[in-house]
Amino acid sequence: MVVELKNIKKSFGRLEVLKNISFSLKKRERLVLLGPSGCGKTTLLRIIAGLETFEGILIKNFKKIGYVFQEPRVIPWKTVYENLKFVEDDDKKIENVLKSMKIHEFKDYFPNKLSGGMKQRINLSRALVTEPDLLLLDEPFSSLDIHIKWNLLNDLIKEWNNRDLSLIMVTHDIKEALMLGERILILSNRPAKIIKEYFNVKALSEKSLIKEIVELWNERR
Ligand SMILES: Nc1ncnc2c1ncn2[C@@H]1O[C@H](COP(=O)(O)OP(=O)(O)OP(=O)(O)O)[C@@H](O)[C@H]1O
Repeated sequence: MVVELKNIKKSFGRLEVLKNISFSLKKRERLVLLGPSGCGKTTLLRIIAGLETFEGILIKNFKKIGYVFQEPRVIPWKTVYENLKFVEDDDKKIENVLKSMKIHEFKDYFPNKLSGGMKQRINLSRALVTEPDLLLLDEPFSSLDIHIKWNLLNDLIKEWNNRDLSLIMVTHDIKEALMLGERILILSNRPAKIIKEYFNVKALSEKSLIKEIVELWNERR
């Protein structure tokens, strides 16, 4: 087990955000938490990353976290290469990840010269270059066009194949969840709780899954 949550609860003042969240992540698993906007997904990731207080039990069995934010948090006055150098000194590791994430040819560019998809490639590379064993992804692809999203997710899965990496992505995007997840947990509207679990995601039909999830979110408003 890489991480285990038992009855995690979180409120901001009187606003109840998370209600008894329990799940665990296996080693090398790709888990997606799929929930509607504003249900508490970022809060949950921040709790796992140790950035937020909470009630309940969190068992951490990982060494290093990589965190990819919703918006590309690149440093604008540093080049692509310098953005990675900021977190990792080993040039060989930087070269390798820039190549595998397909931004090597842009390594001397400043981020503002690059598209949103390319900026997210920098973000992902920066998270991966430090060789985390747990990668947390906070809807990093939600604003991207479907073909860019598809290519990026596929490159991420290739990276995952070559690394000792477990990952948790939170998203409200059903397609994105289906592309990346091996297992999907469905969160309710706020306060978020787990209302359904899908194993063996590949065997599911996208259309029926979308219908089922939308019905779940509608009935629990
Ligand atoms: N530090 C904070 N103080 C007060 N309220 C907060 C704080 N952080 C988040 N919230 C509130 O908690 C709720 C859940 O926020 P969170 O960002 O976790 O949801 P989310 O599912 O990630 O949303 P989105 O899909 O829009 O990114 C929101 O109503 C938000 O306004």
